[in-house]
Parts: sequence; structure tokens; C-alpha cells
Amino acid sequence: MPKLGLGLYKSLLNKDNFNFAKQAGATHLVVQLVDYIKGGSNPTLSENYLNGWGTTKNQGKLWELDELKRLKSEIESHGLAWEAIENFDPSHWFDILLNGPKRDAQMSDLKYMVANIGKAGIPLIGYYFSIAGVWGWTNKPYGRGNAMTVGFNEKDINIHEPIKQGMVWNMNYDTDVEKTDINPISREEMWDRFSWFLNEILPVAEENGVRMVAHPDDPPVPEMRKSARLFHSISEYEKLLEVSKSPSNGFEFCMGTLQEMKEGNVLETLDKHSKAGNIGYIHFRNVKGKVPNYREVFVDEGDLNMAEAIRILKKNNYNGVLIPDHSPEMSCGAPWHASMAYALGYMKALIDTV
Ligand SMILES: O=C(O)[C@@H](O)[C@@H](O)[C@H](O)[C@H](O)CO
Repeated sequence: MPKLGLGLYKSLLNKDNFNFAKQAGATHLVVQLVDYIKGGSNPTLSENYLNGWGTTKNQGKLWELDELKRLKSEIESHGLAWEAIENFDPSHWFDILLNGPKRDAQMSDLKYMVANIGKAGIPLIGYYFSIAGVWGWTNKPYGRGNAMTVGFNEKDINIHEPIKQGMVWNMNYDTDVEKTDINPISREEMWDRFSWFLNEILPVAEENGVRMVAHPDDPPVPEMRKSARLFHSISEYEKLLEVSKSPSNGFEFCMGTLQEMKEGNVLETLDKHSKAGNIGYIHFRNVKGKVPNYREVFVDEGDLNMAEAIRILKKNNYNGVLIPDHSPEMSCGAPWHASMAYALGYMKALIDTV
């Protein structure tokens, strides 16, 4: 049976939101420890996306076992389970992404943190191996009832705008460096870097009982800001499984991002990989349109048949977690919370009745 979860940003990790998750029917949490979606009590995807998600200064501040255990007990004291951590902090792995001088030292740090996550009993780590990161959205009242939501239209932005030194994954990690352009990165180079990363990290993940699950490229274009993107199509995303047969290798299956891709069928892909046990957890969200022009919409108004997705997951005895990921902001005093409650209610009804 699929399980209902909520993703919480760092700024939302408090008892009110643990209670909120529980009230909305979630049993599991996916936690983001990177402080990148700003907005305090009302996180919004609409701000700062083109100038970056902000600055991260956590170099040397690793995720320690006692901190993870403390947060885990707090989550559990609210009757919830901590299913996954989503995303590494660019402070911790910028030179792994960029193949820079600190690469090997940062890999030791990442291994230490992956081991801590396993020792704390958190089963999954979602990560996104990307240079440009999530970038290029516009935010407009594209949703039903003029709800503010994000979209992507290649006509609105210059997707080839170079990235400046000191930035990766759409966050600044070094604000002192001279702002020249970073070098373009080819597809071959990206696969080399990624394969090295995965082959280094997976044995540690396996040893500590953690699964590493990869997010597809959002927006899914082959190249963005002069760097190649690995997982811009369903067939390229599936190549993840060719890099390693480790049981700790899998998908952070973002249905919205996969639906935005030009080719392939999301529901068939969901069927295949939920049957084969390749999916760690699912971003259960919906969109209208595809690259080069799409927008994120409410879970029930997009191009994907979400009831069919639940049917498939139940047929395949998938027992992982589904989170709404994003949802258009609802016009009220708590736009993010209202939108999440709406999505969770819809998802819970589908899980209970389909
Ligand atoms: O949670 C969010 O709002 C997003 O930033 C994620 O969906 C993002 O796409 C993934 O975490 C990959 O970084």
C-alpha cells in the first residue's frame, strides 16, 4: 500500500508543521535540511529562482548523528516516521559536482553523513546531481482560479545564460570569488563525474542500510546554462540503473518532472519501476504541457491520470511514500499549507478508494 508523506523545508521543521502533517493524514516525512526555499512560515517557489536559491555557508558543518537522532525523536513523538532526507547541501559537495580541488575531501564528508543518516535509521536520501539545478521557472497565476504557480517557457528566459563562479545547484557557496563564468560542462564529463560519485557513495550507503535515490532534471532540458543535464528524458533517467546494480541505487521518482519530458510515458515507467522495486519515493504532482512550455498545476487538473497511478502502485504492491512536492499557492493567509492540505486530502482519498 502506498504511504502518504509530506515534504518539509528546513524553515518548516517545527511542531506546528509536524502536527499539520499528521492532521492532513500523512504518516511519513521527507525532510529538507538545505535552507533554500525561503519564506519562513509560508515557503514560496516564486522568489529568487533566477538569481539563485540564496547562499549556503555550511562548509564544515556536517550532519551529525546526535542532531539527526534528536530531530528523528521529535518527528516520532508526533506519530510520524522520517522516511527520507531530500538534497545535499551545495556547501558539502560543490567540488564533487564541479570536479574541483576539494572533491575527495568532500566525498569523505558525504560518506560520513550518509553513514550517520543510516545509523540514525533514516531509510532514504534523495539527491539531485546537477550543475544548474532547478532554474528557469517563471511564476504566474497559471493555476486553476488564478493560483500562483511555477512554469517554464523557453521563450521567457535565456537558458544558455552562463553560471558564475561561486555558484552551483542554483545556490551561492562562495560570495568572495570573482564572478567570471564557469566553464561549460559536456555530457560525457557529467556522466564521468556522476559515475564516480555514485560508485564512491553506494558502498557506504549499502553498508549503512540507506538507499540513494536520484531526482530527474527539473526543468528537463538536455542543456542548461552551458552544462549538460543527465536526466532530461525518461530513457536517460533509466540509465541510472546501468551505472550500478547496487540495491542502494534507485529513483526519486518525480512524476511531474517526468511528465514535462518530451518523450516517454510516465505511467508505463511508473509501472515498470514500481514492479521492479527501483523507486525509493515519489513526488506525486501534476503538470500541463511539456518542455519547452509547461506549468505546474493542482494534482487533479494536469495531464497525468493520478488515479491510474495509484492503481498501478497498488497492483505492484508499492509500499513507498508519496509526497505532493509542489502545489499551486492557494489565495488565503496560508497559501503553502492550504495547497498541501488540498493535495494530501486528494491523495489520501485516492489511496483509500482506488
Ligand atoms: O521541494 C521542492 O520544492 C523542490 O525544490 C524539489 O522538488 C526539487 O526539485 C528536488 O528536491 C530536487 O532538488
